[in-house]
Amino acid sequence: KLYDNVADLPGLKYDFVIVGGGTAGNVVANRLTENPKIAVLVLEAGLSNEGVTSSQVPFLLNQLIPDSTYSWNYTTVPMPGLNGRSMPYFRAFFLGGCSAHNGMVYTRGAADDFNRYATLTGDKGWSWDRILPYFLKSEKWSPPADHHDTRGQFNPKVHGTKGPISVSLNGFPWSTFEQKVIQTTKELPHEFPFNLDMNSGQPLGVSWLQSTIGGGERSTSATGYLAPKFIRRPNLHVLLHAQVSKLVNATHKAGKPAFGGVQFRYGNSLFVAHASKEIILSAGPVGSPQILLNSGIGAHSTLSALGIPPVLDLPSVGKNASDHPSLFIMQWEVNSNETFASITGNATRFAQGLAQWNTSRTGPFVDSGVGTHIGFSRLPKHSSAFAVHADPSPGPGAPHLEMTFTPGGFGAVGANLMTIDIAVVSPVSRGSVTINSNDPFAPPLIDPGYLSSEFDVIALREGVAQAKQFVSAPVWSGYLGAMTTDIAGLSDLELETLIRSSTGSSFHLVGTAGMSARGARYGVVDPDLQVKGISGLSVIDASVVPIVPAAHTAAVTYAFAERGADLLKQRWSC
Ligand SMILES: Cc1cc2nc3c(=O)[nH]c(=O)nc-3n(C[C@H](O)[C@H](O)[C@H](O)COP(=O)(O)OP(=O)(O)OC[C@H]3O[C@@H](n4cnc5c(N)ncnc54)[C@H](O)[C@@H]3O)c2cc1C
Repeated sequence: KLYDNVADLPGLKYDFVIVGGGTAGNVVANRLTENPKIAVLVLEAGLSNEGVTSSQVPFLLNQLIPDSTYSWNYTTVPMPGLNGRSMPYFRAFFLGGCSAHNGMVYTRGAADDFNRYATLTGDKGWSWDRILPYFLKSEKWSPPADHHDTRGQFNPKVHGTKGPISVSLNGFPWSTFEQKVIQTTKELPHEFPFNLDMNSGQPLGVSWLQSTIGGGERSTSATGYLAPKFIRRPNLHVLLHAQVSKLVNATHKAGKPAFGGVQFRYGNSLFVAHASKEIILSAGPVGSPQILLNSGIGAHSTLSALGIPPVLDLPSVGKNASDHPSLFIMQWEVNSNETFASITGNATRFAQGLAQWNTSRTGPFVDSGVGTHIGFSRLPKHSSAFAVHADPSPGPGAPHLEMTFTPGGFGAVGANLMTIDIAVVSPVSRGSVTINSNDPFAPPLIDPGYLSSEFDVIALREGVAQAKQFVSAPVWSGYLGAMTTDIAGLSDLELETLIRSSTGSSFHLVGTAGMSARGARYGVVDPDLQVKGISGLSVIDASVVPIVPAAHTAAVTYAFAERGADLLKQRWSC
């Protein structure tokens, strides 16, 4: 049941308390409550997702993300790698978490990413072959909204059909642009081969975009894992507007520190919820390390300096943050009015598109507007990046770069543009999430650390070269006009300056409560996702992923949460 008011909760004692009703938290809540004997409470700080039109309608993404109502409204610290710039750092503040306000891109990463996690943790359960069933379990492959013939656009063998999260190909055609992207894979097959499905574990090449959309609507952990038939379960309680501050009532269990309760604020009052079996932090890669630190789990020096009584010295908490830097300067005017501007720059067509979505869940509003295809590529073997740092990718089947191809752009409303967004998906830079106050409700310090390694700058420069090469295919001639940022003739140094002044975020933060092998001298959770050295406490969300995969991170978070839920069920025989 969904509760808006703490006074309506029947009690505060449960088997499991889950902190955060986001992407991962709702998966764990759903799976645990399959057993009617298990009582679960989810504490979500944010609002309800019900009736949030800009979350439901995929094409309204650009209105949703900056909407401060549904965001924690964080800002990063100034980052030296970005010439001292800080930037808004979006995290969702409503049920469903970031799955309810992200770009809906559905990518899983490379088999090599997961095989590296298995090696790092000494647990084969995180390897590609063993994690793939969890991707399939969470997924419901769905027809696109326009029911077009999808043969040759994806591989049905690598998709699940019975899970709670709908995934589909775009449901509105941008045919001229789409044909040009596909034609490029024929004209430059060596550099940009066509890949039938980037979600097979072998993502290299150019594939059709897949998104967490079904029947023209965004699919989220709230609409999927908390769908009416699940949220109706009498053993599942979800409380909104409940911001957790810290874990309290420190005790000892089985020779280890443990916590008797979870403190949260509802309105102006503090409450404590109790878990007889386990507390699970699913507050995301910003929220989970913050709660650990507030609770006295982290580097002793940080905690002591703030006057927080240390419970366990675990220096890796909040460290090792990795995220994909993203560059949007590769944008051209185009000789076509078949672009997103035909809708976003025309109030009548915009209103018509929205009306069409409302009446039939068809038309241009059924897609996210992120793009039509995604390409993954490697740096050339002799790239100067490898002189700066050894190859950070997990293996030869994993990319260094991602390009997203979009028949639209940013900037002048109404201008017909195309964009190739470039992201480094094997970044070397690392950042952190920490606190500088003993007020548990004070915002944390977020430092994604973008471009702190020269490797990532060189990789972006290489990405610019690859994007130029992509549009050098004959099919683009006569279509492309001037670039909106003139990069012709820039020296490497000038391009580096431009990159540092214009790189943005992909919001794919992971690693801030990273898993490592049992007994390792670093890391925050063991391979079974229990916090090292603490009894009765797990973290299950994007923060446990130890190194950012070559993927937008929602699908990976779902798969990790599915396995995390199985690990809990095994541990508690429930
Ligand atoms: C703007 C943006 C665009 C993105 N685009 C994509 C994309 O296109 N494709 C993709 O795959 N990935 C994308 N991502 C990344 C992806 O969505 C996230 O990696 C993933 O959803 C993280 O899941 P999570 O469960 O770790 O955290 P979240 O989904 O953020 O869940 C955490 C939940 O905990 C709650 N919470 C936090 N602190 C507390 C507290 N103290 N007390 C109570 N509740 C708390 C939050 O409100 C939230 O609901 C994007 C992310 C963002 C922000």
